[in-house]
Amino acid sequence: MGMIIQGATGDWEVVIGLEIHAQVTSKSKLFSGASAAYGAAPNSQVSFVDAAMPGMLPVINEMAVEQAVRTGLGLNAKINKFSVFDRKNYFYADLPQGYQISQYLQPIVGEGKILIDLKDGETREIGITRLHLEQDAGKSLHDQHPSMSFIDLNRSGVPLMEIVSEPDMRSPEEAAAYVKKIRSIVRYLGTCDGNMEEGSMRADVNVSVRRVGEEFGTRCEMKNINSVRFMQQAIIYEANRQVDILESGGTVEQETRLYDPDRGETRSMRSKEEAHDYRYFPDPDLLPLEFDGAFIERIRETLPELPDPKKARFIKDLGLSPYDAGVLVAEKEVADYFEAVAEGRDAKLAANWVIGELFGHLNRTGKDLADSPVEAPALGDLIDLIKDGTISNRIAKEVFEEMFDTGKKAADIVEEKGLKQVSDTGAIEAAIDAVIAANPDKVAEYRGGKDKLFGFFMGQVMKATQGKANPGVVTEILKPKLDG
Ligand SMILES: Nc1ncnc2c1ncn2[C@@H]1O[C@H](COP(=O)(O)OP(=O)(O)OP(=O)(O)O)[C@@H](O)[C@H]1O
Ligand SMILES: [Mg+2]
Ligand SMILES: [Mg+2]
Repeated sequence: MGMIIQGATGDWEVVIGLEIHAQVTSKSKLFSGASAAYGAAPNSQVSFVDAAMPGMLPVINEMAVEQAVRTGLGLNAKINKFSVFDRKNYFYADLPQGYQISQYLQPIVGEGKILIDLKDGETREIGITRLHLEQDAGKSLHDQHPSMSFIDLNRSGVPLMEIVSEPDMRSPEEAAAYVKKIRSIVRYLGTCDGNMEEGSMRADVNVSVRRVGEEFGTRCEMKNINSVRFMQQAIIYEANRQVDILESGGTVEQETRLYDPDRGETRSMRSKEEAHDYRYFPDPDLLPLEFDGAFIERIRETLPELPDPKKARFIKDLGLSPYDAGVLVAEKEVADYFEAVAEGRDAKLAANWVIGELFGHLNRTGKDLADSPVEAPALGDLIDLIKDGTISNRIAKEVFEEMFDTGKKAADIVEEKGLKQVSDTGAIEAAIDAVIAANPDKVAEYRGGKDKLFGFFMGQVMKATQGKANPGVVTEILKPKLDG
């Protein structure tokens, strides 16, 4: 569903296109051997190339090229067998070369498409315009000293993939679903860690508004947003700002704006008039990239099963609902965990336990799946105990709680606490007789037609047996006794 803003003069539709900068998983930089690791002391990972010393020449990192091709394949995109590195020229203190090496007219990856996951398991296709490789700039630090700015060049030259979408999204939710899907895909591929807090994935968000069905309006771009929540807030603020301008007869100027999460508003950074003329031209220090089909096929063969085909398989082969399947495939680790639990078992039951109990406990304790005290085989064992009638579903929840807190095995907990389900008809019949004898009034009411009281008797029997009676057996014996 698109986001519609109602103005005094009619409805406005929101149009969004995203440029995502994803840091390539790589030990070294795009054109030098310096480390690309996050978090090192300022300027400790800077080669002469990254510092743009005169005469230093860039050498392409082949691994980063392969990662870009791999990502392109994961985005169902066309891989360009011939692509060119260009210089994007601008001046800034954290850009020692005076230009960024990027790709412009001939990027490494062309058009593609991905599916985004919306509410209730619905999906929608979003077009990918291109993916190109480029180097990151350094970082300016303005908050370290009252009158000086510092430069950290550790990021200078770090390999980035810029993934540009078509202006296909129509609401903040769709934009959020798109970012999550891109993150999911690059994580499956292992080409970017998708960590937005550490800045290894950032989004430039382009927003415009239009009358439904009319031409696109003028876009404004908000740069470097590093959280999905902030991005959604920025889109809502910016779309409303544009509607206000248009409703009062003004025109939206194409410009770059900055989103300030503290104030919840966007501010102008530079307008189109002041926009950079980057004077792109092919970098004479670098040869064009040229691949043959075999190179691309070799990479294609190593791709893992990606979230969408996996989701389709979970729905078709395992009988999961689209919603459950979507939740389980979003992270590869979760999908792997679920498959280990479901292997040879009732897949729907396994899905319920992973999504319900396991996720619930992980959320409540702020843990990741990787630190889960209950591993997949242990959860599988618990499910087996339910299936073979050793414990009821209700008792299983108690057992799971204990497994999660102590890391003990399900069978040991059941043994220690004497939680085995009682299916012994003699013991159950004795409990039922006691309950009937203790409640003559209720029995009379039930026999007088108050069917709903059956639940009351069930509850009493379960209580008398500490929840251990097999509910099926209880029903079987209780029913004829009550009916008299
Ligand atoms: N009318 C529009 N409304 C919303 N988004 C739009 C509109 N027109 C284009 N876009 C989006 O704007 C983005 C343009 O990105 P692109 O990288 O092609 O150019 P750029 O922003 O001019 O360049 P730079 O990389 O220097 O920021 C795309 O994601 C595209 O979908
Ligand atoms: Mg761009
Ligand atoms: Mg842009």
